Amino acid sequence: MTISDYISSLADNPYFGAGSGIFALGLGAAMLRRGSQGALILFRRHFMITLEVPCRDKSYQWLLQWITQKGARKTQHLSVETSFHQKDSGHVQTKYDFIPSTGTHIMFYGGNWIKVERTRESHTLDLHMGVPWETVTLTAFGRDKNIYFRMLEEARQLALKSTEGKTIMYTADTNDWKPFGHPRQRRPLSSVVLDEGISERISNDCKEFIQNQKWYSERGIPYRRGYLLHGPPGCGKSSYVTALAGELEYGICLLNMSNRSMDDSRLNGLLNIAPQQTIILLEDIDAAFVSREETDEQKLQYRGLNRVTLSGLLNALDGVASSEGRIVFMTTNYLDRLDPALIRPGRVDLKEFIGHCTRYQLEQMYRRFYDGPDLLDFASRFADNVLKQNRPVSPAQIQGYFMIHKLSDQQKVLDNIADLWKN
Ligand SMILES: Nc1ncnc2c1ncn2[C@@H]1O[C@H](COP(=O)(O)OP(=O)(O)OP(=O)(O)O)[C@@H](O)[C@H]1O
Repeated sequence: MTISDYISSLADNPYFGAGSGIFALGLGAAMLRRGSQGALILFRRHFMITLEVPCRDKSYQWLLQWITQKGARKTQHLSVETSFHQKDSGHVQTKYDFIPSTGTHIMFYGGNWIKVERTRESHTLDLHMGVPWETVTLTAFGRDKNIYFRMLEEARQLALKSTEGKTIMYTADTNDWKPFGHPRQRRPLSSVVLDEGISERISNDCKEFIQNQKWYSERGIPYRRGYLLHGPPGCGKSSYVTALAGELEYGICLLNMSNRSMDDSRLNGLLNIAPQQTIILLEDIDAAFVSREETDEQKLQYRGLNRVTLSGLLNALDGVASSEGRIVFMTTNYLDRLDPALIRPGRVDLKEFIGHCTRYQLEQMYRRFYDGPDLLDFASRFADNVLKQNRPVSPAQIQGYFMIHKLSDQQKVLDNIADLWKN
């Protein structure tokens, strides 16, 4: 019996006969489905172009913002990203950014309809960021991949524009740097009033360093420069570095060294991957290690938590280099607590004391804050009155006092100077 005889005998069988029609229909449908799937795959392969952007890629956030602003603006499916921005005055502003939510969106760009699919894999984590793995897939008709180059470039430009004139602050997030809040409005360098000549000394040194890459490479010297600002709290160490970063058009990678979860390898990794064109700011550098002054109770409290060792910090600093030049600022309130090895040239090339207000600073701060015909005279009398008290005063205290008296008569500002030391 041949196979066809066998099949026709099966069809004659009353039990199989009824099912064979359905089977044939099912088979036909399956083949059609297969065929149409194949045709779709062929069509996609030859007439559509797809771009997949994973969340690890630098352009991911730019692209989402760009899609929201330019393309799928009218989409009904948005998700929100809330961020906080703290001003120097301490006022906290909340900002909501809407971006396309997970799902499918359609947008029109460059004469082409584009399908935007944002997917999130709830079971896969991006280990660097600790967030669910996400991908944006763009699908467009045609074979011209330039559409995606143009799109990514526009997204980059848009992102750059939103940070124009602003300083991006990065903080450490596990093993990576993450922008912290929204880019901050640049603070003019002149608004941080240091004693005469200090600001110019530091900023000129930095600028000279940035312009002298060739000098370093010709001599085989690692292209980096270290600065140490030391002095009492509230005298402008952090504010100065932030303002300087703005002046140089650099970002800031901020690490507070009193953070107990930092250890040698994490510190080393972070310093090595700091984004280009940023100043690395290591705050409270003395607090990095187990301090001699720590009470037994504190030592017990921190036991088991990772700590940075002096040799770990020295290694991390020595390893820091970048073709674009690496600038490291360290701050401390206690210079005497630092090991001489940490502040030797090569690790710290310029050391400046940022102290309590001098006459120069008192007058300058007064003149920046108030106005009027007798300003110079008032500024000088204000400085006299403060210095007469023979008590150290920080610029932060002066700033606070001026804020209280921002609308006061200037004579009143001079008469109430004792208030500077209240609280
Ligand atoms: N020299 C200064 N000129 C103008 N404002 C200043 C100056 N110093 C401090 N301030 C103001 O005082 C506040 C605190 O300053 P900042 O945090 O920069 O001080 P700091 O020296 O870094 O203190 P700490 O050692 O506690 O970190 C800021 O709001 C800043 O604007």
